[in-house]
Amino acid sequence: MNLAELISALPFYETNARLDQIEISNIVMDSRAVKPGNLFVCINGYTVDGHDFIVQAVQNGAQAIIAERPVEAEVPTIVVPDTQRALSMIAVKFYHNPSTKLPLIGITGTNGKTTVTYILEKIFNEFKRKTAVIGTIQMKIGSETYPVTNTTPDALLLQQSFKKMLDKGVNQVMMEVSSHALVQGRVYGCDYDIAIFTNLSQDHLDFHKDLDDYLRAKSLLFAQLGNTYSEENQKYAVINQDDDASTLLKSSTAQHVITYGVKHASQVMANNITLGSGGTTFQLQTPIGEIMIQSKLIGMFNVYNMLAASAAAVCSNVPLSVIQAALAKISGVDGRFEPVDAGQSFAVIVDYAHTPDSLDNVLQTVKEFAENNVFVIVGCGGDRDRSKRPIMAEIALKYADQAIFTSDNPRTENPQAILDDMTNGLHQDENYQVIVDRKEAIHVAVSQAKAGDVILIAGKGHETYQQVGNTKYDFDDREVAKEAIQIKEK
Ligand SMILES: CC(=O)N[C@H]1[C@@H](OP(=O)(O)OP(=O)(O)OC[C@H]2O[C@@H](n3ccc(=O)[nH]c3=O)[C@H](O)[C@@H]2O)O[C@H](CO)[C@@H](O)[C@@H]1O[C@H](C)C(=O)N[C@@H](C)C(=O)N[C@H](CCC(=O)O)C(=O)O
Ligand SMILES: Nc1ncnc2c1ncn2[C@@H]1O[C@H](COP(=O)(O)OP(=O)(O)OP(=O)(O)O)[C@@H](O)[C@H]1O
Ligand SMILES: N[C@H](CCC[C@H](N)C(=O)O)C(=O)O
Ligand SMILES: [Mg+2]
Repeated sequence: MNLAELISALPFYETNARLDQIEISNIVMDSRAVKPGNLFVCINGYTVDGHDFIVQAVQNGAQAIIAERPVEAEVPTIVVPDTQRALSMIAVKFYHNPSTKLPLIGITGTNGKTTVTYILEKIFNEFKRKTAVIGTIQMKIGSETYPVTNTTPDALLLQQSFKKMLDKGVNQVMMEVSSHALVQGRVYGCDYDIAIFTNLSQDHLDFHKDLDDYLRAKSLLFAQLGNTYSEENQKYAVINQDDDASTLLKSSTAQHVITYGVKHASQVMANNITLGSGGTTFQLQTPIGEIMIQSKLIGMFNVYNMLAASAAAVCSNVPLSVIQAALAKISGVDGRFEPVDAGQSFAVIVDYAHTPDSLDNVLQTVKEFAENNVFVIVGCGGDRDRSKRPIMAEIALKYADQAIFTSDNPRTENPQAILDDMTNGLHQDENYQVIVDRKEAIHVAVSQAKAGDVILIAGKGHETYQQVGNTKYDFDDREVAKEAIQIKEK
């Protein structure tokens, strides 16, 4: 694309060159990935400053540079007040504003985002749409999958992915929108048709100043939802009425609000709920009618996830019979309350609970169905919110008969120091052990379990690695648990 045309997306900038003579082959924000003819955008990040890599970008063939301050370079430079914002705007322009041509649902909230995207995928597949999903586990376009670094990609990758989805005939997209992405402007310029809020509880207090600051970040998704009214293209905010944050989020948008809930009167509700160890049933009440739901998804938290997805589906004109058929078919989401069955007489469940609220929810569910003792194996991530560590340990002890505290991606922290943060406030006589090595922790629990017990292995879910320092080692809770069961059963 011609650089002058591309830059017309930005009203005010300073430059030292004529831009209409320059053709840009691609936009890049990483100097190491620059190819001849690219436009390099300098982002001042949390670790390093992209402005320090201009020489490398030019050596690799950068044709022009966008920076936040006057810089020395052998190629034309363009100075803008905020490169992160400019990046989103030019990415939207470069890929021809693809999200305006795609029905797009964004999901934010502390817990349940991944689960809701997968429930929606099932519903829209049942509705014969070609779907794409962007989130924590992977990016999925139809049946093709792509690995991801972040739950919500940066603006460049995101706009490029939307374009690819359009080219592949996708006509429904569901994506997780993390609070980090909202603060960093990764989703600026995304034309969401529906924004869903799942819930708010403590997490990421390493990144956000406090819970109010975290909520303000979440509210940006609703504040950014469609700025004009259009009767052909209505926008909806789908909000959990049972969560205290609902008041602020509802007032953050000028668009239609659809509420869902169980406790407070809402437009989409679950009535006559029965929660079983093999599944869940409830009467789904919506503005377009009622229908009985039967699902293999387990736990009250999954009733909320199903309500969020059903409300969004109703806003997308999906008939209730289609929602019913799809919810009946979902067997579960990778690494979310996933049973490990190697023929043993006790249950092993792998789950991605890594926040106080999710651990509380999942343990409450396990406790309700356990015939015998409950074991929990849990740790807390390194280089992440330290204040959640003692709270998660307390929650583990509140429900479990036997807790084993262990490592979960210690990253650059000392694993023992993370475990000390978890256990320092606990009384000595409580039923817990500290086993730093996660594999050993799983083997110990499996070796001690008796018939009818349940072992919950929390925190890593679908992850297939353990990150120690900056290295990711192969590690899969499900594989390790299977191995331990096989040794025990020999
Ligand atoms: C704290 C944080 O959010 N960091 C994100 C941020 O990285 P950063 O600011 O550290 O980047 P940086 O390394 O300082 O680099 C700054 C700039 O210099 C460039 N650079 C860098 C090196 C070089 O040699 N040349 C060069 O040009 C980089 O490409 C970049 O443009 O921008 C990167 C690109 O968008 C993200 O991948 C990265 O996410 C990291 C990997 C991360 O762990 N983020 C987590 C906290 C996160 O975002 N999590 C949420 C989910 C949370 C949840 O809900 O559970 C998510 O959406 O993933
Ligand atoms: N609606 C919910 N409310 C509370 N806890 C939930 C809910 N849904 C799922 N959980 C719990 O949270 C864990 C993570 O769920 P999920 O991956 O769907 O959330 P997420 O919001 O995508 O998380 P992340 O921010 O890490 O991407 C699950 O394994 C389960 O224990
Ligand atoms: N998106 C979350 C995932 C946490 C998963 C848990 N296993 C951990 O490493 O803390 C994060 O990066 O904070
Ligand atoms: Mg997720």
